[in-house]
Amino acid sequence: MISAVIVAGGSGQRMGASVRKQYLEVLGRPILARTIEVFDQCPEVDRIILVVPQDDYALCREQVLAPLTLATPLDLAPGGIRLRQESVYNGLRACDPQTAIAAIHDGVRPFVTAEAVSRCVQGAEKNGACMLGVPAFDTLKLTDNDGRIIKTVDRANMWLAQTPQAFSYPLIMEAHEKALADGFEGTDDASLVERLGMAVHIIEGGRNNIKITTPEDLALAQALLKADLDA
Ligand SMILES: Nc1ccn([C@@H]2O[C@H](COP(=O)(O)OP(=O)(O)OP(=O)(O)O)[C@@H](O)[C@H]2O)c(=O)n1
Ligand SMILES: C[C@](O)(CO)[C@H](O)COP(=O)(O)O
Repeated sequence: MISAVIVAGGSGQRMGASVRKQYLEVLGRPILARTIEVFDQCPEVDRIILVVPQDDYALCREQVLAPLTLATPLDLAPGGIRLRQESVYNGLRACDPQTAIAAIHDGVRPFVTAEAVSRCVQGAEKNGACMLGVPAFDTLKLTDNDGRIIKTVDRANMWLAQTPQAFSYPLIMEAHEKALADGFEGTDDASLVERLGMAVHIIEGGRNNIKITTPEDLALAQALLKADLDA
């Protein structure tokens, strides 16, 4: 069984909107609905676990899920109070124990393609851990806390991490449980698996697989979708 854990339990502070950014519309449809549809179209995905703040369950059912006709069973799980990591762990614990692979994805990355999700899941089936990303395409600078450049980082083999990040289910459960026990807070799930000494493979997710974080990203998202519709 392959489960997709779509995390949408955040507060969207950097977006600064009156509603949580995952519910904001891009060309008339909620960002989160667009993301869910991609995973629903992915033949490898058997079940979707959608992680949202528990207070949002009714809103999510009404505004996001009701207009969708999904072929994939979907369950809700409660979002983390503070950390994305907590939301992911809640989503993982809601997965069927028979889950073989868990693909963890940001609910605010609606432009991932079903094809890229499939490649990521197949990578995890082959290697135990696989994620999407894009090779660094600008020069990278390491600075001190005052913004003074310490050095230019060789960008060969440097990637910008994206999602989904897909893992053997027992492996990602072990990684989250160890991180919780150690008090380790990672900004993505692969970092929790890396600290177990496990190799994680990263493959091309495409530059359009953006995380909608700030108002600028919302404008970019509308332009990307319009360009796609006009193509
Ligand atoms: N406690 C949290 C924090 C984040 N997320 C989810 O993780 C994804 C990536 O997080 P981010 O873009 O940082 O979203 P927010 O935390 O909502 O944004 P901000 O940091 O600006 O508040 C988003 O789909 C977000 O909803 C989550 O499920 N639970
Ligand atoms: C998981 C992630 O999207 C990979 O780039 C990123 O780390 C999420 O960071 P955020 O600060 O929670 O948006």
